[in-house]
Amino acid sequence: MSQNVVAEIKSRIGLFPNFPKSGVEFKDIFPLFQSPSLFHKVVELFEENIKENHQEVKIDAVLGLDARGFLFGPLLASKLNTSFVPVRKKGKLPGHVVSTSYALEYGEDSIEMQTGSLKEGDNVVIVDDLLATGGTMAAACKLVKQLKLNVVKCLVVIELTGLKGREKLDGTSVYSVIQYEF
Ligand SMILES: O=P(O)(O)OC[C@H]1O[C@H](OP(=O)(O)OP(=O)(O)O)[C@H](O)[C@@H]1O
Ligand SMILES: Nc1ncnc2[nH]cnc12
Repeated sequence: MSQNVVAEIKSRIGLFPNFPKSGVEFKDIFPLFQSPSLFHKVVELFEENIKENHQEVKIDAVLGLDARGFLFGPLLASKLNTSFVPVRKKGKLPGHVVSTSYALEYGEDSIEMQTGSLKEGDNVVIVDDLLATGGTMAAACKLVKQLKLNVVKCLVVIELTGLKGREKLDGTSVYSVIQYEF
């Protein structure tokens, strides 16, 4: 897909200085959903990247991260004809779950995933809207490793390259559609 499409997607991202706190520029993906064709193009770019780089691998599930990863994950799973599994913030999923904690700027949080739908050795991709410090994605990778699953790719719409989130992911392959420094 052309660079023009990527530029068009970028033009739809809202930029809000000093939200939710001073010094942060919030990247708002929701305007993308006002253009159904651009939203579909984002998911098609994810699909294309997987097909081009991991042709030989059967993807057993798309994992989506709470909350904005849920917007892209189910459509990607449908395009790949595979299942969607949510990774949620703690206390939201019933039944047997695995969990892992991760550091926030102040304190820590946990994410959880239901067990049962996936088995050891299954191949998964993890989807979220944005990679910043990489703390959330690294926690998801940790969770996946606890279940002895194989992370084929981390997919995000936006990467804040200056925060070096990739470095937290132990070499796991990352694809981002658009990039900002911060
Ligand atoms: O790379 P990191 O520094 O971990 O930041 C990225 C995470 O932060 C945002 O989620 P947030 O925790 O704000 O939750 P939300 O999607 O529920 O708004 C974003 O959607 C990513 O999941
Ligand atoms: N700058 C940012 N904009 C939107 N979501 C984020 N999550 C972490 N950093 C963010």
